[in-house]
Amino acid sequence: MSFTQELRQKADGIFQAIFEHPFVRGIANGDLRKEQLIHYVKQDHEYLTAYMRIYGIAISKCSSRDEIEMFNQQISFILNSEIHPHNNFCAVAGVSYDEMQGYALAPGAHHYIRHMLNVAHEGSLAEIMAVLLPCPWTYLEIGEKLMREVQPTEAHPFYEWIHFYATRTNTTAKFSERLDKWAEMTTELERKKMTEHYLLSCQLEYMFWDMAYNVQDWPVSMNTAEYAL
Ligand SMILES: Cc1ncc(CO)c(N)n1
Repeated sequence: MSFTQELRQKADGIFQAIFEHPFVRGIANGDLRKEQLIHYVKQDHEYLTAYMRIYGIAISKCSSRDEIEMFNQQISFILNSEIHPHNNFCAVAGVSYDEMQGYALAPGAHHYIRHMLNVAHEGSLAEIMAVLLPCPWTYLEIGEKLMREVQPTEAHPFYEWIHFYATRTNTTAKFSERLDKWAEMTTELERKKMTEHYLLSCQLEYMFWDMAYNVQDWPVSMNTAEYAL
């Protein structure tokens, strides 16, 4: 079994919990509330911006143009393509995407972003790939599962979202291929760290859905427009 297949197996309990999460079930059933969709888009817009910054840090640690090219493609993908699923949620919620941008992070998004940034600053390129991998991987499997289960037609409110992620095979495959090569060459200690980063990102994926579903905010309210945490 390859290193990434082992990671996937270790995280299976978390993947199953994500598939059963009420927000993911809400995408399947098309019955999410407007404020849940809005909260998700606001937080995910900031999350994906942070994700690109982490690609930037990863690029600073690359040793070949091939590696730089892989991250470059991924940055373009976020900028030019991953706006479509956000637009799908905005259309259903009846809001404009432009107005969903620039909000302060809620605790769940804050926690996840800080985890990735910490690994990005302190870890190796392989560790960064491990912390980033649950993002494309969990969404790919959610998309594939909902596609099989719901078989959405264009009349389904989240048809575009489901199609988008069900066909996003490339990122997970490319990242896994690289990571498997690096994992073979590295030490047991490094593989242990990669496993920890990956599993924690899976947990934080679950918590991100929870944050959106519960429209989570800080326990004591403050003017979030003024204080970008
Ligand atoms: C939190 C989160 N995880 C994964 C993805 C998929 O790219 C996303 N857009 N947001």
